[in-house]
Amino acid sequence: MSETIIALDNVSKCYRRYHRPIDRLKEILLPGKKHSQKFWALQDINLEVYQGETLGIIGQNGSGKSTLLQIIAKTLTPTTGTVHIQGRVAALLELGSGFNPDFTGRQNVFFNGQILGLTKKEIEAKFDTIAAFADIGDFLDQPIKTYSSGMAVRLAFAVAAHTDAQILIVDEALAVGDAKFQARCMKKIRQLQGDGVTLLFVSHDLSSVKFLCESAILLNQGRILEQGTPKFVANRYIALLSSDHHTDHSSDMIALEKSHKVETEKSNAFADNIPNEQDYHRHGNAFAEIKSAIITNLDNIDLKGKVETGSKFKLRVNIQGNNDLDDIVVGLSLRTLTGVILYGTNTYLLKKSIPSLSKHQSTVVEFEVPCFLNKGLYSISIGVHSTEGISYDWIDDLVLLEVINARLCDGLIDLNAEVNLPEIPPVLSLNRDPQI
Ligand SMILES: Nc1ncnc2c1ncn2[C@@H]1O[C@H](COP(=O)(O)OP(=O)(O)OP(=O)(O)O)[C@@H](O)[C@H]1O
Repeated sequence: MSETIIALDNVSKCYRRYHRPIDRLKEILLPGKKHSQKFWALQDINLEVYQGETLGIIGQNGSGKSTLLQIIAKTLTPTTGTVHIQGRVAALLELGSGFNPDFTGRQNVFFNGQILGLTKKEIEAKFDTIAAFADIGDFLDQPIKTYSSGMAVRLAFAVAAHTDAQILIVDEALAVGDAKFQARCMKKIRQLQGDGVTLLFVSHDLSSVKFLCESAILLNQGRILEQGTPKFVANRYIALLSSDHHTDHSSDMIALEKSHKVETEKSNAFADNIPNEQDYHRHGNAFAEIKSAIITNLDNIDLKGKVETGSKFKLRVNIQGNNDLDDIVVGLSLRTLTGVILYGTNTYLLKKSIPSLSKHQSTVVEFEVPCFLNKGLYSISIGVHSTEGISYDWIDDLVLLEVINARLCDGLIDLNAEVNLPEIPPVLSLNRDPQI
């Protein structure tokens, strides 16, 4: 078993709440008389996190998640209890909270990196990687106060993810970034997990928690209500939300809706052709090359990645030969943004052979796909390889698919179930006539 890297022993946090701002002033000017009420944001938290573990933290608005993370990040002291942290913590708490709004992004990378424990030299060595990850172009030399929240979070995540910290805290931040950036963050998080980084991940997106985390806790009114596998804890959270009729969960719902809206608005800008190489994992010997891939309707009209549930779409892939090839197979892998493969196929499996391709010759392969997906964002990776499986070209997450579903249902797919209320035949009186 790995060693404990975070240990909280009976941690509680009490805030003082004032009805009116004047009460705070009165308390300062006239010490002795209290004009506030105590409010326990966290109570009796006992928690151990192991090195390399990814812990999901779930809970309604106001349940104490941020307070807990701030205590672990040591930006807040608990009222009672003890906290032991081994190693350096890089925390991505409130949006760009570590940034100085008057400094440029570039200056803030140094400023923030140093707060997170790196030397100037170390930041210099990592600067290009951080800038490439954030991918905010010329804004890097503009003051942070001119940034959109999405830009600030890109830069903040880029710095936090490249500080070689042993513990990384990510609090809801990814919901603000666009879908392409979220996918890149997910990949980076997976890489950090592979490197043994301990991760605390707060999200309202339960599928991300289930996908990324090995364990989870459910906070409710400042206490740990449940602890266990992400699936178990997520189910408890759903049960809590639906059982707690008297509580107003509108803000939780608004947060979910908002994050979805941000994703979908930004996704329209997603390029339909080959994006920046640095963003995507691409491999192959380049004997053939994927030149473009777009989503169209059956009349070949570009849908800009937007497809409705229940419709059919075409994925049109343009390939160019860089050698003379007579054994080309083109395939696709449709995934959730967290990387779960939902469907994969190729021209070989679909029993369609692609005519030989000579050097500099192009061809188009169309996959016609009925869309059974539920509303959400998905990615399609595309590959070209030989019948023996030698990769000519493969691009991860080349196409972003935004599915719109007018019907409301749960889950990743919409099976379009129907419901019937059959008439129950009247109960027949039992005929006990022995002749029958
Ligand atoms: N400085 C403060 N003074 C008084 N109360 C506070 C303060 N900070 C937080 N609280 C209260 O403590 C409780 C827990 O807040 P916290 O921000 O930790 O919740 P959260 O689970 O992160 O919520 P959200 O999902 O909305 O971010 C809330 O009721 C909040 O109003």
